[in-house]
Amino acid sequence: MKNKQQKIGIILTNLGTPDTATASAVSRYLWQFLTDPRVVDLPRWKWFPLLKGVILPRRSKKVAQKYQSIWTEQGSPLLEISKQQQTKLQQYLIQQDINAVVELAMTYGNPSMEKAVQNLLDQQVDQLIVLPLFPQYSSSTTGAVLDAFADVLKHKRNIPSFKFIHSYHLDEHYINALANSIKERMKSDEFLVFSFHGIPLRYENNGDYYREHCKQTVIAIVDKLGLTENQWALSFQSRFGKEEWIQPYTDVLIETINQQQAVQKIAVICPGFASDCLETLEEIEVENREIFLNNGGISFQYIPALNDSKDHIEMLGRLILSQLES
Ligand SMILES: C=CC1=C(C)c2cc3[nH]c(cc4nc(cc5[nH]c(cc1n2)c(C)c5CCC(=O)O)C(CCC(=O)O)=C4C)c(C)c3C=C
Ligand SMILES: [Fe+2]
Ligand SMILES: [Fe+2]
Repeated sequence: MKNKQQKIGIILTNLGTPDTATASAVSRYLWQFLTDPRVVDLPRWKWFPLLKGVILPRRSKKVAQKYQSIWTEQGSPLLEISKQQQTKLQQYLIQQDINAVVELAMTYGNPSMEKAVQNLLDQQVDQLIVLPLFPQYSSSTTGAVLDAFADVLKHKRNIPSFKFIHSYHLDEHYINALANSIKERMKSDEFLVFSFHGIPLRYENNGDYYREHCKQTVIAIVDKLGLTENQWALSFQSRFGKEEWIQPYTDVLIETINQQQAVQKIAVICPGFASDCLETLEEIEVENREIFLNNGGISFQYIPALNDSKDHIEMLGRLILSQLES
């Protein structure tokens, strides 16, 4: 391996999560998250007072209750799973004889990007590789990771050489890992829903090609599994605010699919989430399950995120190795 002697610093980056499942911690987290113009691009003078005065006081309490329902002894599932991914990716790279240190960073909240970069610079790495755990590019996620990384480097005299992994929506090992997970779990009489986090339609109209990446991921999986058109659907979840988001909406699809297509058994997978989190464990597994069962559905299965599975860690490891070869 060409870079074997070099010391590589890897920044595994996820979105972020509150420190505790309380209204005040959720409010702190949402403030940082929702004041990022990559996430909400409304004029600051209009958005900030609305967010602070109206949205956060109401939403933080409601969302804290949702977090409480998924919280574990170790804390937020997203953080706990991300830490396991970090540890296992580190072990994988050691096994491959790569001199690498893996740090975990969140775009919002803790552990911070600043700390991750500083830890790696303190260890005198020769090169940084930033790996956002967002397979499909979106300006609201991947773009925000690049901003957070650049914000830290802005204050450094010595900027190391770095690589930024833009997306991996068609990576063959990613597609295989998802296809294998579906094959293991999906029953022959189930209809498969691929649900991705949504974005405002306006962002797509302004050039965010996220939906295209989601479609390409789904087509690659469906081809691999040999599913026919009437066996699956693609939809978008987690709307926020009043404006239109990209459609079809997952909750609407799940509410009407039995009536429209006589589908009574579904499996739902969320390929855009590298780790299970509030959006999968609560919104899909609890809320959407209830919607389906209240609308004539008979059975509902959620297929978990790839999380810290062997397939996923190997896939992430190979993605890093491919960066070292190029
Ligand atoms: C305008 C608001 C939002 C955009 C755009 C958005 C895009 C987006 N988000 C994810 C991944 C995750 N989002 C999560 C939670 C979450 N997302 C929003 C808003 C937007 N997301 C909010 C307000 C929240 C917090 C919960 C709530 O208040 O409803 C999470 C889960 C975090 C956790 O702690 O578990 C993830 C992951 C993607 C992939 C994406 C665009 C492609
Ligand atoms: Fe989100
Ligand atoms: Fe949600």
